[in-house]
Amino acid sequence: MIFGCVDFGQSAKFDCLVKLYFFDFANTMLNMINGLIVLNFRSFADDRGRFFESYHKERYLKEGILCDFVQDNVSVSSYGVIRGLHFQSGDFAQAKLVQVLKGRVLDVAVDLRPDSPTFGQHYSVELSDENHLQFFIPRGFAHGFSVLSDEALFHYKCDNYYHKASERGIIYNDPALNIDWQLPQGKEIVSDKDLELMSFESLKNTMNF
Ligand SMILES: Cc1cn([C@H]2C[C@H](O)[C@@H](COP(=O)(O)OP(=O)(O)O[C@H]3O[C@@H](C)C(=O)[C@@H](O)[C@H]3O)O2)c(=O)[nH]c1=O
Repeated sequence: MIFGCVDFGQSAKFDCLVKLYFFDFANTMLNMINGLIVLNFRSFADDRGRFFESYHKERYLKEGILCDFVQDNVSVSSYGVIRGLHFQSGDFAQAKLVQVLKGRVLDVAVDLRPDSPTFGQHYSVELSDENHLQFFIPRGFAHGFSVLSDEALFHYKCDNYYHKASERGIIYNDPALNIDWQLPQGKEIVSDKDLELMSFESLKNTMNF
């Protein structure tokens, strides 16, 4: 349930009209970055299990998520896995609507919009099959998550197709970003590809967003 809109903003560069919401979860109200939306929606439980609508175009458009989603992805990961921090550059930039279908993750978005007052800052939110939160990340952000449960089934919608040549990223443990992935040291499982991602400082110098 969405409690109320407190701010509107429009990013010409990334052409997503965005809103900032108050929720009944205290942590989602802190340090929120303009453009990010955490959606808390209704789940119906009965003897058989649970039901929820995971996407409803008309309603999401009304809430300011003006994206035409063209690709859905699913990843399965075990405890300790960190995927990220990823984004696609230029014309292949992607907005993402992410959620956890099974398990628990810490989801992180880093603001890479050069003109943003929160450029270089990140926002983290726990997404799980218990809280049913969805997280909308507009174009212009790097995205990643860490897996806090034994296994996580992660689902996301993208408003632009995967384009290998446009893949970019920042190393997950970048000292300037200083992200707390909420994993004990040494438990992180990171792909070889992600271990080679550049630092935030190098990315800023390339300006290759
Ligand atoms: C992302 C993606 C990957 N692939 C392929 C490429 C590769 O062989 C295999 C695994 O790809 P990756 O290692 O890049 O998967 P992964 O590390 O899960 O990448 C994802 O991470 C999260 C954090 C994001 O935000 C996503 O946008 C995406 O970058 O799947 C596709 O075919 N389509 C896609 O859209």
